[in-house]
Amino acid sequence: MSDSLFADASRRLERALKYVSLSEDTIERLKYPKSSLIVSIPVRMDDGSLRIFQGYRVRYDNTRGPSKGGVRYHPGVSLDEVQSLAFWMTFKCAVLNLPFGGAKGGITLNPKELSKLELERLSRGYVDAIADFIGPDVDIPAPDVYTNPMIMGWMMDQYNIIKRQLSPAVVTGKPVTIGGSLGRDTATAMGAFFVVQTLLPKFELNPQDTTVAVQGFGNAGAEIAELLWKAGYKVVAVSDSQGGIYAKQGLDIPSIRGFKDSNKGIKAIYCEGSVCNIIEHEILTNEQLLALDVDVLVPAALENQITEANVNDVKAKFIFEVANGPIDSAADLVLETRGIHVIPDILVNAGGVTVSYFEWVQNRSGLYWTLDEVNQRLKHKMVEETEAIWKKSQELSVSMRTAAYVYGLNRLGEAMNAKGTRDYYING
Ligand SMILES: NC(=O)c1ccc[n+]([C@@H]2O[C@H](COP(=O)([O-])OP(=O)(O)OC[C@H]3O[C@@H](n4cnc5c(N)ncnc54)[C@H](OP(=O)(O)O)[C@@H]3O)[C@@H](O)[C@H]2O)c1
Ligand SMILES: N[C@@H](CCC(=O)O)C(=O)O
Repeated sequence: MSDSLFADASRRLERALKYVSLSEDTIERLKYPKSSLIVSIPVRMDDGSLRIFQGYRVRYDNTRGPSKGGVRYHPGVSLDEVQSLAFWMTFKCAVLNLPFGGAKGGITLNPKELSKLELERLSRGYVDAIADFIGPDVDIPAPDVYTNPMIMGWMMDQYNIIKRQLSPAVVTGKPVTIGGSLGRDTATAMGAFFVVQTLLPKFELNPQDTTVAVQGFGNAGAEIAELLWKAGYKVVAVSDSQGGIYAKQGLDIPSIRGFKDSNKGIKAIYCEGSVCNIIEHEILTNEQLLALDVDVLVPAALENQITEANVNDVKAKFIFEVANGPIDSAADLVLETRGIHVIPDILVNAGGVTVSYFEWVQNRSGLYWTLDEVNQRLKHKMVEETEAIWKKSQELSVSMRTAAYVYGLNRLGEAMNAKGTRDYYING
């Protein structure tokens, strides 16, 4: 892929535009992020030295409500990546009909190299730098790759210290004990599971006859692997950043999670651990996992995993995008031509932000829901929007991705129209 991630992400919009009737003004506004902030974060390291980290927060659009989106800590974080992720958040929130716009944040670093105290100083420093850019009615951060509830707790606390007030709703994905929602930790995977369970029966696929490979074994990947395993799907391969394992007869996901939690990589566990030989298995690279002959492929790690370079190796019949942007736009067209069903990120992984919305609602009302209430509401939303997008894709004879963008575009267009022309910007 020669151009930027954002240019590539925008192509999905262009493909959907011919199926909607939006004004030129609306289309023009949707092509650009509302505002982007680049910050330098000085952090005192444990050895006494000072390191400066680069951080970002992009608010893509706030027409439908305060902007919403996670914060990523990863060496690959750049303005281009954060902007693309904020763009996807805008459409994701519109597709799920949440009263939010889209945003994203990130810091360029490998968090595995920092101590817990260094990470805390970094997270608090990031909030110091973006405090005037966020707020419960303005822009609300949450977890993403290599961030977690502990980091969200620090971020909320730092914001409250700066503003001298208690505002739990400024950040979602917090620990439950300080205002987090029950079910937020499993929400991304649970939402994806409801999408799988709604769509696969339409193709007469039963769990016991369906093989699955999952790339990425973190918050989203490990949980969706376990939910599918529990429902009887044959999860034959899983991987993390170091590589993966494959077993034709299916893997025991809970025991792999147990080993992974003891801080070893999936590959290391299976070739070095004491249970190395309980099942026959093969060690895989991530490239090999993506090319496995399985029914369902679940990319749940990073973007641009399937591109023009490897798209012809893909043999899965269905791809459920739990990660944001795992397929580039050129590969998307090839998959469509080959009849491979791609179920898009802006629908599949929307369970996370949906329960973030529930958390924000609970924080603001002061009334907290049971786990069962959270999951029932999540199921209702995911099934409703999946059915609607499925119907739209059938009506228009387009991919699920284009149908999802059509849905999101219509909701964004309606909201922009309802707010008026905003010509005063032009007239001064
Ligand atoms: N968390 C959410 O609420 C949420 C919601 C919606 C969408 N998402 C999206 O879901 C994806 C995963 O996020 P997450 O929250 O699950 O992150 P996470 O908990 O930090 O887990 C990331 C996983 O991906 C693995 N990984 C990293 N680089 C990889 C590579 N090059 N190849 C294969 N695996 C790799 C990591 O491996 P190691 O364990 O070895 O580090 C880890 O297992 C991201 O695209 C994120 O934007 C997340
Ligand atoms: N980072 C997640 C969750 C965002 C949120 O909960 O605000 C996503 O990509 O959807």
